[in-house]
Amino acid sequence: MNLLTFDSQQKLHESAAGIITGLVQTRPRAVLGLATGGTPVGIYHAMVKSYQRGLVSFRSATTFNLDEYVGLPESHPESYHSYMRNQLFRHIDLPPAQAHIPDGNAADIVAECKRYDRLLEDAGQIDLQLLGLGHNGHIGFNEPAHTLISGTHLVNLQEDTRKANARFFHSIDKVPSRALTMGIGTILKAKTILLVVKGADKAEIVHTALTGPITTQCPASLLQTHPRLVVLLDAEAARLFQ
Ligand SMILES: N[C@@H]1[C@@H](O)[C@H](O)[C@@H](COP(=O)(O)O)O[C@@H]1O
Repeated sequence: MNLLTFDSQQKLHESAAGIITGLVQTRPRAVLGLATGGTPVGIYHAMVKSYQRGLVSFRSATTFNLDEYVGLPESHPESYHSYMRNQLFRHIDLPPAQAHIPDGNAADIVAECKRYDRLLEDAGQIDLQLLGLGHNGHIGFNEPAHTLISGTHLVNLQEDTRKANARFFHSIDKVPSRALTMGIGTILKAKTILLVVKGADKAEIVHTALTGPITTQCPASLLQTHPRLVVLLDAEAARLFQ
């Protein structure tokens, strides 16, 4: 594991964006695994800046998002489709047909999970998977559980996860209770994993996940088994590593 701590948010965002755009510069057909939530916003902003300066092109890249809410229209401002469009996709030259996000409104959820896994398989290995971290140790929407699922699947979101994401909605009642997520097996198959964690409220969980027991009760702890894990932390999240 390669763990780096940053004393400024800007440096953290630029460093994460630099890792991603550096990969795309050397490997234009890179397959990127992308995340949502508050954490990657500054990273996407820095990637857009690099693109606008002509330093990188995404026209041959392919992207796969980790997850999407179930039952939220794609056009809803808090759907992950809207998030990705607004934070990244509409500002860069990635062809829409090469940007994949699970369809949380599919009539047949099982078929949708299979379709997404087939697309992932056809694309080959994900070159770099960007990850944030949930307060309960979730990655993507893989919540703590007795068993974890390898491929794309439907999850019931835990109350804590819904509460954490309520800040993006008008109230907790509006936060969907289900989501589709890429499975742990797919995440762990990525060549490189870039885990980004920010804020004092994540200091304990990131420390537990990366130094504590490997357990399905903390899905991020499985990242300890990955041969190429890069962890970027801000000073607050890194507090317990000193
Ligand atoms: N499904 C997403 C995850 O992909 C994200 O990494 C995590 C942390 O989010 P944030 O960065 O907003 O703290 O929770 C969300 O619910």
